[in-house]
Amino acid sequence: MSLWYIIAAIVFFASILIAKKNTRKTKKNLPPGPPRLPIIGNLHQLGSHPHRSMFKLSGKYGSLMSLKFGNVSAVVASTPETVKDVLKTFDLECCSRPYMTYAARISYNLKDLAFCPYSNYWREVRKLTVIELYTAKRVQSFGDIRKEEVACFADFIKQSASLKNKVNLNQKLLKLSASVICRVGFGISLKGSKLENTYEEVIEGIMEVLGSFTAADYFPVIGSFIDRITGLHSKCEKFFKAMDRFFDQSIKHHLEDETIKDDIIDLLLNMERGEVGLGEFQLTRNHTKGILLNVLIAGIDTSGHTVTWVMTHLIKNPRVLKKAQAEVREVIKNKDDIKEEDIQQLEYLKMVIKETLRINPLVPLLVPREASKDIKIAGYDIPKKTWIHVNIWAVHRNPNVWKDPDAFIPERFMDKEIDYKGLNFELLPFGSGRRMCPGIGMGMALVHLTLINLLYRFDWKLPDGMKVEDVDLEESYGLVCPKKVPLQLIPVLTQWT
Ligand code: HEM
Repeated sequence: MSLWYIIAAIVFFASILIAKKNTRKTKKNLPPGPPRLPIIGNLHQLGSHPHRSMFKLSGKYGSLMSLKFGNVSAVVASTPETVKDVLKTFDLECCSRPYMTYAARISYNLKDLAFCPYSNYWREVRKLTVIELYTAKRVQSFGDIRKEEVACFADFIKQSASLKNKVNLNQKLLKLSASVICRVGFGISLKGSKLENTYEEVIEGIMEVLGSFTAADYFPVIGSFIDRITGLHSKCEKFFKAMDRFFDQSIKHHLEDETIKDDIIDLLLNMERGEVGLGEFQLTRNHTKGILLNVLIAGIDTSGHTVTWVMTHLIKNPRVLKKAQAEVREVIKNKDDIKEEDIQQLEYLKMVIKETLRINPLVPLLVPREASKDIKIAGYDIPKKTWIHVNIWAVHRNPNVWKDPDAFIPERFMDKEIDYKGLNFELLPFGSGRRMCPGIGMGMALVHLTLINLLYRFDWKLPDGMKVEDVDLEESYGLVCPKKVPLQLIPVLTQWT
């Protein structure tokens, strides 16, 4: 009997020791973070503009901060140093994407580039689209389309100027981006397409769904029920179906017209037929549509909004507007043919664009990432599967990095080598590393050409009764943050119109 007592005692103490050891093993040194509420964690602290709320919280809890959203553990990087750790030092370990319910639905179950986790498939699609769509040579080859569409847009502005009508720049610039992307990416004209009258609602709607609070991501089982009650689920289905009809239309157009060669859809259809390979993958129609999704939404919802933000800052800062216009008019002189290459000589306009991308980065938290293994950043443990948010908005407003960070001062870039191409961790409107925006060349080509035309050909004034102080800088929030209240300006004819 006494032997049984001894064995029981040994088992008892051994299990205490093992339990202690395991606790030591699992006790992680997580980054500090604000206290959490039961079940929802820190969700109540996100507010309507999560990048701003996270910026405030990081002031208290540090440049690498832990948050909990329902079931999801997240960290937020908010300074150039911690952001560099995530996007450069640990880029490989941090470049996957978490599973996001509605991003998965919209991307035909993650068959796209932007929401697909880091994998062989992602690498193949990135390689393919970079070569076929995003190289400098390709971007240049679309130059005529951009020129035609910008000329058409400038004609509309001219008519409005003759009639002294105000122009809703948010709306018109979005239409310009949509017209260019339809032709460049889909080989069809926006006019007459399935999205002709709905592109604004569909694109903005998809971005809203992607940037919304998604209960399904944070609360397993009950979350999808909550999304059905809030209407998020049906909103997503509605916009997904509209977008899907547009993809069907442009694919049908390609299948019917055999003269269309050498564009991205033609290539993807060849891959579906097995005539060309994509590594080990056999493409299906859903792969084709998933890959096209990013071209549609990332292409349309970015360049136009960037130009709107530039024009907003210019109209609020008459001194800067005057200086930028003087430079553009001096460089272009009386050339009727405005070329994209002219931007090379427009040093001040380049600074104005950088300053706008600093103050209003369109994607303030980038696209969420996920740690693919346990890592240690800045001495803290980041366990596998943690969501990683990169708050570039916080970096761009950091007073230790930028003097007077809330003020619009393009001259701050004078004699500085800082650019937005992913090498300077204090300015990252396109991200950096493996997941950096591949459409930067295509997007900025349109931004430059549009701005040169707007500033060279027209003067701009506010509608009667409106003062410079009345122009607000409020952002709407989704995955991208465009100006919330549309910018309405009156174009004025000039000798250069
Ligand atoms: C001014 C214009 C644009 C801005 C500010 C912008 C910004 C961004 C940002 C911040 C990201 C996320 C990077 C990350 O998660 O680290 C991104 C990703 C992406 N962008 Fe852009 N973008 C612009 C234009 C475009 C255009 C015109 C296209 C295509 C036609 C495009 C296609 C993409 C794609 C496919 C991704 C996902 C890349 C990946 O996850 O591998 N973007 N963009």
